[in-house]
Order: sequence, then C-alpha cells, then structure tokens
Amino acid sequence: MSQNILVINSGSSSIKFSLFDMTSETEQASGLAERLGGDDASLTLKYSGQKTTLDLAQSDYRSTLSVIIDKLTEIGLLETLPMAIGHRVVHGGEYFSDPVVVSTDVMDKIRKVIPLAPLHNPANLAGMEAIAELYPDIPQVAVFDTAFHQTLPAKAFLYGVPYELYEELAVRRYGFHGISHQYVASEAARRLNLGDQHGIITAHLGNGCSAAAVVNGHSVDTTMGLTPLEGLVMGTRSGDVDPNLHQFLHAQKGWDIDQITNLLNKESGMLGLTGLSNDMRTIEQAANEGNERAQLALDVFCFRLARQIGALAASLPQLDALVFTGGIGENSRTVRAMVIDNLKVFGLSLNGELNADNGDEHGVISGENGPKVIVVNTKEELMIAKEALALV
Ligand SMILES: Nc1ncnc2c1ncn2[C@@H]1O[C@H](COP(=O)(O)OP(=O)(O)O)[C@@H](O)[C@H]1O
Ligand SMILES: CC(=O)OP(=O)(O)O
Ligand SMILES: [Mg+2]
Repeated sequence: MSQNILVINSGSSSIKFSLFDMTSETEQASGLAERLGGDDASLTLKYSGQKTTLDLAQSDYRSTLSVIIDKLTEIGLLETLPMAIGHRVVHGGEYFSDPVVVSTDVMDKIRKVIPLAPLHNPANLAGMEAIAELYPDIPQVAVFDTAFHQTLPAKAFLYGVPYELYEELAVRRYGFHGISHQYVASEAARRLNLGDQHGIITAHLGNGCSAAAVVNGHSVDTTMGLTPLEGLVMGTRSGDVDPNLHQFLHAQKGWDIDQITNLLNKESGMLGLTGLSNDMRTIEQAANEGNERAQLALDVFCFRLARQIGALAASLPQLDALVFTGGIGENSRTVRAMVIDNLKVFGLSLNGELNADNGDEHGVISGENGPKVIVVNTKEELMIAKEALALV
C-alpha cells in the first residue's frame, strides 16, 4: 500500500499543499495556489527540483483542488492514491484538543466555529467536501491550529468581560499556529538538551505572527486570542489595538463594523504602517534604501514583539530559550537582532556572526551567557502528515 500523504493547508485566498512519502518522510511535491477568487489566480508546483507556474482560469476552491490533483496525476505522483489526506484547520474552538479523522460530526463542529474564523474555516470545509466527493474512500484527518493551546489555564484564556459571554458564546482566547509552536518548541528542547523541565518562548513570524509560552511541552500562554487578529503586528493585521478604536472610527469616519474589521485584518499591520507592502523582504529593502516609514514600521514590529515576549515570560518558571521560526523568523537577521536588542533585561544577546549566517540548517544564534536564542525551521506540513499517518 502507498505510504503517501497529501497535506492541504487552505487559507482565505490560497491553498498550499505537500505530498509526502512517509516511508522516508520526504516531500515529493509541493505547491501553492494563490490569489484564489481573483482573476489573476495562479498555481505553482514544485517537484524533483523543477518549478512550474500556470494561470488558473477558474479559481474557485473546488476547481483549484481538481487542477492540483490533475497536475499531481499528470506527473505520475498519484498513480497510487495517498493513504490519507491531512488538513490544517485554523479554528477548532473548544471542541478539539487533538487531531481527528474527519466525519460529518467533525465537519459540523468546524462549521459551528465559522463565526470565529470567517476567513479560514469555510475554506477548510470546502477542501474536505471537495476531497470527499473526488475520493470518498481516502480518509481525511483534521489537524487544528488551536489544539496545542487548549492547555492554557483559565487565567490566561479568559478576557476581562462578563463571564456569561464565555458560558454562552465561548468568548475566550484560543491561540493559533499551534502545529508550528508545538513542533519548534519540542525541536528546540531536543537540540538544546533542555530535559523535561523547561520554559521556552516561541515566535512564529510569517504572514500571520504569534508567540507562545511553552512549559515542559505544554502551551501556557500565547498572543493570539478569540481570532487570529489579537497580539503581534503582522503583515496586514493590526494585532492589539484599543478595543474602543471601533467606536472612535465609527464616530469620526462613519465606518461600519465590516469596514473596520476589514481595515484591521487586511489593510493594517506592516502594509498599513508602510503604505508599501506586507512583505518583510520589500520592507527591509526599502528601509535600507532610506525609506523612513519602512524603518519606523520595522521598529514597531520588533518592539511590539519584544514587549509581548516580556509578557509571555510571566508564565514561565524560567526562560531557557527563545525560538524564532516562520518565513520572517527563519530568514530575517535584521528582525531577530532588533527584537533581541529590546530584550536585554532578560539577559538575552546574540552572536552577530551566527545570526548573520542564514544557512539552511539553522541553530543557536545567542551570545555566550543568558537564555539561548535558536532558529528552527517550522515543518507544519510534515507535522500534519505525521498526525494523519498516526490516525489512519
Ligand atoms: N530572506 C527574508 N528576509 C526577510 N523576510 C523574509 C525572507 N524570506 C521570507 N520572508 C518573509 O516571510 C513572510 C512569509 O512567511 P511565511 O511563513 O512563508 O508565510 P505564511 O504565514 O504564509 O506561511 C513574508 O513577510 C516574507 O517577506
Ligand atoms: C491563524 C493564522 O494566522 O494563520 P496564517 O498565519 O496562515 O494566516
Ligand atoms: Mg509558512
């Protein structure tokens, strides 16, 4: 039987996928369909050292998944069908603290929490439905971004609002990027020989950004909340703002809830601050060329992250290590240096040479004394494949 597992990571306007051969845990193909729903949607496919891009004439979810499957078939990778399909599901509410095999009951629960992740969960469900129709016999497994954070104590997950809102509507902090935080924390503990008793802070910095406090392998606090908007400044998301901002903008500008929600999710963060881009590479380049707004945005991004790391430290018995991961955390020496520069109070420091060395095999980048700082490449897709393998 095939030991192949297809992993699907559906975003609000993109589908990322990876096909793994789990006998050797190697990625046979991967790809990204982006700008879905628009008229310039495209699909990039990578396999055996090649990279091809094609335009997608029909860019709805189902057609895109069919194209992905056709392409994988065309290059001979689906001659034996995958033994399972793993999905990253962003919001599992309070229903899921572990991965599960997808059933109608599981899909109903994912549907129930759509109001908490209106951009992400419908896409996750559409993916499951499309696969169930195309391949009714292949088991599907859902792996939740929220699951790892289900160990948060009540003092960390409750908001200071009437308790009835938690009882009636499950208004609380959930946290996201759990697959990544869990993996990089365990990798850091292993590589640094931290033993069973340890305190780690993980910073996942991609398009969405969040940080987490992890004690002995369990998440005890994290920066994202009810939705993936809370916490750090991100590519297009504001992160924390005064909750009265809604009222203020409504009164001053006449904007309604939907407009303000859109502003905070899609037009804020680094894009809003720079007026230029949400892409950290573009922003760093502009700052290097003297663009002051780009430099200011970098200052805000790094200071706010450092400030949140300070807050997360309140949950740790001791700080053994700080982990950087995600596209920015793994690649931006500038961001890492600026963040650590704001954290001297914890005794954190960098070895400039190690920080500047952006080789593929990342590792410890800290100076001689104080807590370790380590860069770990995240492997969300492989982790999803492993969970799927374990369940089928
Ligand atoms: N060499 C680099 N220097 C700075 N930022 C980088 C570099 N490479 C990638 N990034 C940034 O990583 C971010 C994307 O992170 P990624 O983890 O791939 O995103 P996603 O959340 O979509 O998975 C972008 O802001 C991108 O600019
Ligand atoms: C939950 C979340 O923010 O996901 P992403 O980083 O993929 O947008
Ligand atoms: Mg990523």
